[in-house]
Amino acid sequence: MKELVLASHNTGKLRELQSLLDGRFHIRSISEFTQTEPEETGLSFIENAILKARHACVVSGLPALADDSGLAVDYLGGAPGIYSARYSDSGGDAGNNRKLLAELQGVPDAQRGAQFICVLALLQHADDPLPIICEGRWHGRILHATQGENGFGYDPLFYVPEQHCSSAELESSLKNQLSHRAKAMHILKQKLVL
Ligand SMILES: O=c1nc[nH]c2c1ncn2[C@H]1C[C@H](O)[C@@H](COP(=O)(O)OP(=O)(O)OP(=O)(O)O)O1
Ligand SMILES: [Mg+2]
Repeated sequence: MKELVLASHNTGKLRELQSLLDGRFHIRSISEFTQTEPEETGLSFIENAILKARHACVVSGLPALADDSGLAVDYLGGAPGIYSARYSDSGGDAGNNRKLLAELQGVPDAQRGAQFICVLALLQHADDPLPIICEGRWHGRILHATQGENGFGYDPLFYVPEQHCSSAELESSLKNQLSHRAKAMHILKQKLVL
C-alpha cells in the first residue's frame, strides 16, 4: 500500500482526515519525522496547504497531504480566514471562540452567515511541480454561545442549518459526510481515482 504522510499537527483534523481516507493509504504521521511546524507565511489557503505538504515531503522523503482550513465570517469580511488558528492572542480553540463571540456581539442571526473552508494539497515529492489541490466549503452561521462537545476548533459555534444543531453536536460520522473537509476529500478521491 502506498505511504502518505499527513502533514498536520492538529489532532482533531488528523482524526477526520484518517477516517475520510478510510484505509486507502499506509498513513504516516508527520510527528514521526519532526515536531517543528512550518511557518504559515502564505496569503491564501492554497499557498499554506502547499507549504505544509512540501515541508512534510522534505522531512519524510514521502508523498504528503496537508490541509489548510479556516472559518470565513461574512460580517467580518471573511475573517478570521487563513488566520483562524492564530485569531486570539492565546491562539487556542477556547480563546479563538471567545474572541469570535466578542466580535459578533449584538449582531443578529441574519448577519451571522459563515463558511468553513478546506484546501487539501497533495504533493508526490518536495519538488512536485503539479500539486493536487482540492477545496471544500460548508455553509452555516455563528451561534451566540458554544454548543456541543464533539469536533474541534470553531465547531461549538458553527450552526448547521440542515441538521438544526452545531457541528460540535454532530456525530463524527455525520460531520465526515457534510463538512468542508469531507467535500474536499471527495474531490481528491475522484482525482486519484480511488
Ligand atoms: O472542521 C473544523 N471544525 C472546527 N474548526 C475548524 C475546522 N476546520 C478548520 N477549523 C479551524 C481550526 C483552526 O483554528 C483553523 C485551522 O488552522 P490550520 O492552520 O489549517 O490548522 P492547524 O494550525 O490547527 O493545524 P495544521 O496547520 O498543523 O494542520 O480552522
Ligand atoms: Mg496551522
